[in-house]
Amino acid sequence: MIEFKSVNKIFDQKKSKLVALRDINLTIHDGEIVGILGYSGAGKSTLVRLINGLIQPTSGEIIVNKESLSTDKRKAIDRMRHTIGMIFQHFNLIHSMTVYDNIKLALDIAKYPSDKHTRIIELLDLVGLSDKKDSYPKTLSGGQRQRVGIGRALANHPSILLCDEATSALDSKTALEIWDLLKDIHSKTNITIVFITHQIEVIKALCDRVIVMDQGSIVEDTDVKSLFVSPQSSVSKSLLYAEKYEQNLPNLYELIYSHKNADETILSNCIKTYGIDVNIKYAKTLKLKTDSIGFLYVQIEGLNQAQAIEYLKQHQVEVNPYVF
Ligand SMILES: Nc1ncnc2c1ncn2[C@@H]1O[C@H](COP(=O)(O)OP(=O)(O)OP(=O)(O)O)[C@@H](O)[C@H]1O
Repeated sequence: MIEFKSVNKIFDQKKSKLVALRDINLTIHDGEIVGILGYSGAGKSTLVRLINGLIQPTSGEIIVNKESLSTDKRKAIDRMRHTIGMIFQHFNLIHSMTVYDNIKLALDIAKYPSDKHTRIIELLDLVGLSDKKDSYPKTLSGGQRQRVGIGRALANHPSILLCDEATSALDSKTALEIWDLLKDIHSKTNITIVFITHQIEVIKALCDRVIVMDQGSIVEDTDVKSLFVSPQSSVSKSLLYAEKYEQNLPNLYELIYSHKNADETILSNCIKTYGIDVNIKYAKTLKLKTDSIGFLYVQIEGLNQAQAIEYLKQHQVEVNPYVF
C-alpha cells in the first residue's frame, strides 16, 4: 500500500520557490492498477520520485508497504531493491550487455538470494523474450526493449511497479501489446501498478482507477468508467473532449450509454413518441478494460425537445448539452 499524508514538495529555484506538489493525500491499495494522468508539469514525475525515495518531501509523510519514508536514504534504497520495480519511457537498458545480463544485473544489485539463472529464465518466459536472451538491446524493437525493462523491474518480486510514461515512445499497436503484457502480469502476481501518463488511451486500456493532477494538486480521483461518463475536472474534460467531437452546433447533445440496459431502441422510441428530429453527427464506442461506453453526438430539434431529453434520462441514457 502507498500512502501520502499532506505531502508538499517545493523546489528551490535560483530566485524563487516552485511548488511542485501541494497537499497530496492519497492511498493506493495493494493490487490496484492506477493511472496518474495530467499534462506536462502537473507533478506526476515528482510524485513517482517521492514513492521510490529518489527525493524527499518538503513536508508530510509517505508510507510504502507500512514503511514510513523518512530522510533515511538507506531505507529508501532498500525499498527500491525489495518492493518497487520501475520502467521508463526510454527503457534505460545497458547497451553493452545482453538481454540476459541486463536482467541479471538487477538481481545482482538486489543481492537476489536464490538461483539467479532460474529466475532469469522465468522472467524471460514471462515477458516473451526467451529466444532473445543473447541479443543486445540495439538489435531489439522498442516493444522488445520495454519487455526487457519489465523483466528487469520484476526481477526481485516487487509488490509495486511504477511506470513513468512507459509506453509513450511506442507506436499504438506495440503500446497495446505492452498493456496486455502488464495486465497478464497483474493477473498472475496481483502487483500494484502505478502508471504515470498524459495519454488517455493507457487509462482506458489498463487502469481501474485514475488520479488526475493539475499544477501540483490532485483534481480528480475516480474509477475509470466515471472519468469517461462524467469527468469533473477541466483537465480530464479537455483530455477527453480532445478525443471527441469538437465542433460547436446549436442543440447539440452528448448521449452516453453506459448502462447495460441502455440500447439504441431507446432513441428510436423517443423519436417516435415525441416527434423530434435527430441528426446524428458522430458516434463512438470506447472500450475500457472490462466494459464499454457508447457516445452519440446528436442535434435534437422539435417542439418536444425537453420532454424527449427527459425520456432519455429516465431510460438511463446520460444527456449533456455539448459545448466544446
Ligand atoms: N529538481 C527540480 N528542480 C526544480 N524544479 C523541478 C524539479 N523537478 C521538477 N520540477 C518542477 O516541478 C514541476 C512538476 O514537474 P514534474 O516533472 O513532476 O511534472 P510532470 O507532470 O511529470 O511533467 P512531465 O510529464 O513533463 O514530466 C514542474 O514545474 C517542474 O519544472
